Amino acid sequence: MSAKRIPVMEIFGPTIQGEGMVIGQKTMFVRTAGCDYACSWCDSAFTWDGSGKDDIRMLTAEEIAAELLQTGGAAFSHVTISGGNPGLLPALDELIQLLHEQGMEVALETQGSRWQDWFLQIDQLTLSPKPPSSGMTTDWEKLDDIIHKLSAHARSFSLKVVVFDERDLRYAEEVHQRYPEVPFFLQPGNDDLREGNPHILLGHLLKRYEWLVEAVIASPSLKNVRVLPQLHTWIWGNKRGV
Ligand SMILES: C[S@@+](CC[C@H](N)C(=O)[O-])C[C@H]1O[C@@H](n2cnc3c(N)ncnc32)[C@H](O)[C@@H]1O
Ligand SMILES: Nc1nc2[nH]cc(C(=O)O)c2c(=O)[nH]1
Ligand code: SF4
Ligand SMILES: [Mg+2]
Repeated sequence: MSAKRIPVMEIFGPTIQGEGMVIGQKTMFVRTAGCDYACSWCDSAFTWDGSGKDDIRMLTAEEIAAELLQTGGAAFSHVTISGGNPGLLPALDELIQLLHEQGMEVALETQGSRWQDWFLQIDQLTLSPKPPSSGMTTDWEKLDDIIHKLSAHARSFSLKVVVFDERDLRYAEEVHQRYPEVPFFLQPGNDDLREGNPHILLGHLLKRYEWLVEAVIASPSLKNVRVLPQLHTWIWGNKRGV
């Protein structure tokens, strides 16, 4: 293998995947730096807003795999790549191949703004297009193209839309109606990223989850969908690296 380098923000775990199609799965995380979006409510803004720039390391696939083993020991068989937007990084192909050679499953989180050929190697790919409250605009042609390619190759992937308000809910309906065959997840937005006490945050997040469940129940167009919380925030609150 060559020595392509990947901007890594943090490597942590084992923990559980707290969101989406593999919720509850024991996994390690690799969080890459850099994003082509700047969501108003991003819970990982340190990956792109400059506040975490001193923590960014340019690592090879071999170095990342070694650190995963050093951090997680022999106690895992699943790795989730998130960010930032890991979909910006062509060099991830080597990491995905190496992890597969080591017998790992590899999941990935992206907003679906860019295609990479290595998307076809990911075992569980989550596409999370952004609703109006984020301040971002969806490039529907890009998303169409990504979903078309993944479907044509019969890949295991899903859509996950974060919902903060009624307008976001209408957006989620639009996404689901556009791609009715794609497994669809809704997740309430965490609008209190500064609360340091997990118990206080939990009461608030529970209310946000109840609100979203009621809203989905009432929506005639959201039928074959799943509503999930961010489970890790129920345990660890806004703590980083869990
Ligand atoms: C930090 S992002 C990184 C991956 C990729 N950039 C993306 O947005 O899909 C991982 C997931 O966290 C979600 N997320 C970010 N901030 C959030 C918040 N305040 N509340 C709920 N979910 C949030 C994103 O929508 C995305 O599904
Ligand atoms: N436990 C845990 N689950 C997660 N699911 C998605 C995460 C992310 O930030 O991408 C995340 C995270 O940071 N931690
Ligand atoms: S796309 Fe993801 S990482 Fe980028 S700003 Fe939005 S939530 Fe944060
Ligand atoms: Mg997160």
